[in-house]
Amino acid sequence: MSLLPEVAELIARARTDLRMGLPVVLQGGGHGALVLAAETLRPARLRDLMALPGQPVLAITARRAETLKARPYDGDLARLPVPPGATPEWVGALADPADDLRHPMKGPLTALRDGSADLHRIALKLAKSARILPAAILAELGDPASFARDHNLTLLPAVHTAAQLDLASPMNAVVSARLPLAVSEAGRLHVFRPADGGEEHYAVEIGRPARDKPVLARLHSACFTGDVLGSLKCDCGPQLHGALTQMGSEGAGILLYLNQEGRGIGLANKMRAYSLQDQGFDTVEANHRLGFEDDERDFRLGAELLQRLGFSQVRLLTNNPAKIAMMEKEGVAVVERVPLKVGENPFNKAYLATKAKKSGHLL
Ligand SMILES: Nc1nc2c(ncn2[C@@H]2O[C@H](COP(=O)(O)OP(=O)(O)OP(=O)(O)O)[C@@H](O)[C@H]2O)c(=O)[nH]1
Ligand SMILES: [Zn+2]
Repeated sequence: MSLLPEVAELIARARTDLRMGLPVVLQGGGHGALVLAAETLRPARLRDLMALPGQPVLAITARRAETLKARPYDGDLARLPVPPGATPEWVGALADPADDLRHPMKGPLTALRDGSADLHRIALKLAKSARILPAAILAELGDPASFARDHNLTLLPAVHTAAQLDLASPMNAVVSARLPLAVSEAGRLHVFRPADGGEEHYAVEIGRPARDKPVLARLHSACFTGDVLGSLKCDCGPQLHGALTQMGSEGAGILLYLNQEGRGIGLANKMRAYSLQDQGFDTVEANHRLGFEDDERDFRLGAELLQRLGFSQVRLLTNNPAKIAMMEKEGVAVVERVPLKVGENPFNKAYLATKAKKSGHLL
């Protein structure tokens, strides 16, 4: 029946629910769980969740568990029992590292060893894709389908949801129009909308690059602070304008503007990371303390957009070897790496050095 939502559509709904503090229900084989995001937890909802039979569990990523000195027995995550009488502040302090230095002693925290972590893993992936803190409370449900129906909540089939979350979403070309730019009057902007309801991405085409030859290309990840505000904490603004300028002077190029703000963690989380950087942590450590990997971006997206636009060979403007590797893996030949060393200043010197040292960026 085509009028029923598909799994990708249910996930899009669930992202919105979690961002707003509404629970969602996961249905596994013979069991299920009510899921509430830690970041958007409201006192009344925590109280009602605590009144359900069984002890709820706070799921955090292994990265966050490391900071909290909790054992991630499940490998990539840890499940912490929520003690009776736990408050939203208790949950917040475990999910959000903002006050870690002021209140370092949150434990001892004993993680669960027994039982399955499958639903918890899905809950954390959902939270990441909703661009909120990767931490969620789960309460077991005997009959998840009835619970979801009775409470008018989004019901997600666990196995299909897990599989869907790992897929790169198909992209729909929405529109393209002429856009004269300072770097070239022959500019054109293409808008792509992912079928999974995620953020739109853009391609800026300069001139009419031949589709059967290597094109000068840049995969630029959105950086509101650098691109728009001229932040000195990173090199994004100068890289964006440097790439466009080079394309303008060569007369041809393609710049993908990917809405993967903050290396895929979203602007709010990036600002949390900045606040940790002010406490002395570097860009990688800050991501880890928040519970994220160094880089949460999916570069399959860039390859897919290039192919959709008809390109299969690029001269890639980048210093990031991971971008090159992903292009090659996804079938876009990188015939040349074109270095993009611009915009170093006293405020971003340490940031760029950390990327070179810890993330393998080329100097
Ligand atoms: N999480 C996090 N993201 C950051 C930080 N500083 C900048 N970013 C984000 O990092 C991304 C920069 O991406 P790119 O310009 O593609 O840089 P890159 O991966 O270093 O690769 P190249 O520039 O191609 O060498 C943007 O999404 C920024 O918002 C930070 O301290 N923490
Ligand atoms: Zn930036």
